[in-house]
Amino acid sequence: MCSIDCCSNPRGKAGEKLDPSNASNRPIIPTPNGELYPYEVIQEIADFIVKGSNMRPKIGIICGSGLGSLADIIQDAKVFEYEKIPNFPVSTVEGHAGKLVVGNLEGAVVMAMQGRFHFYEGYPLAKCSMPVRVMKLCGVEYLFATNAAGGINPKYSVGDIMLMHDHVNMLGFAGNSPLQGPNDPRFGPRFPALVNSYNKELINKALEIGKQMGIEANMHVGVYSCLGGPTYETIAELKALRMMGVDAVGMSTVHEVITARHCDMKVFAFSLITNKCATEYSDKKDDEANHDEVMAVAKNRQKACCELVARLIRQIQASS
Ligand SMILES: O=P(O)(O)O[C@H]1O[C@H](CO)[C@@H](O)[C@H]1O
Ligand SMILES: Nc1nc2[nH]cnc2c(=O)[nH]1
Repeated sequence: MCSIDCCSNPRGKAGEKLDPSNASNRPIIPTPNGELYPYEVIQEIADFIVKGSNMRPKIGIICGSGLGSLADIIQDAKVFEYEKIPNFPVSTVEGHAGKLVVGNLEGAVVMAMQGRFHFYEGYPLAKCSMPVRVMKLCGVEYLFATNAAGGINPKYSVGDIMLMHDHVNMLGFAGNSPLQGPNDPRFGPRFPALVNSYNKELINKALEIGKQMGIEANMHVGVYSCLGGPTYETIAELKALRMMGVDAVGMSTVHEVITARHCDMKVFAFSLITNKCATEYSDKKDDEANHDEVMAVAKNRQKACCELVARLIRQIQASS
């Protein structure tokens, strides 16, 4: 906990006067479960990226576990390492490189996070999804969020792609939200609605693209749920999720989507099914999920995921 000294003078040594008009000298506001980044701090990060890249992105991409290659197809890229971006968290998970890549993809300026932040890393949800607000203030209109997930729907196979059309927010059920704490209306309303969060037009375009790519049999539209992790689920939990209508489960994305919808971004999200979740008891070792398998499947399917994203961006560009 901070002392009175530190609160009255958050970044400097005791007694030292800091210029409060400089946003980086302002304190990060502590909330019951997290840290809230003031608008001015987010603006400062966005300015750093826009000025540093000399580009104003329209599409933001969050690369899921092992899906960092989505950012490798970006041309004329300006790469920012997370630790060099002021007030940015750092990635701690394997398969999340910790780089922000800004550049051109299919005629659009995009910014891609090669590495996202998860609740289980110890980051509060507001911090996990803070980069989405940075994207917004950089000028981003569309969020493309991708993830690696376990397939609960028995019809799903490893390597399939599930386009998200809804979610069940388990962390929200437990009283946690990236929007917890004072609301800044410059981002969005106090009580945002979440029906229609996943843009139907983009889902339909992606399904059409899936047909053109010949992968329609491996593409689904379904419901994702985020748990806190880092443990994978028990059989009883997976049974419960299935009863709730969940098709795929992971440890991310939902709080990013909530933050994006709060500030009125259009959202497209998909899960790469990296493992099948067992919903019956057995002694089989292969029923146990593991991160190496998740990464290996993501690596195998990265080409299809990149193509889907690239083609969808091309269509957005063509119709704008
Ligand atoms: O959601 P992404 O970041 O793709 O990663 C998923 O894969 C990891 C577990 O293997 C967890 O971090 C889970 O959330
Ligand atoms: N929670 C969860 N996250 C995952 N990420 C990849 N596979 C899984 C899974 O089975 N469960």
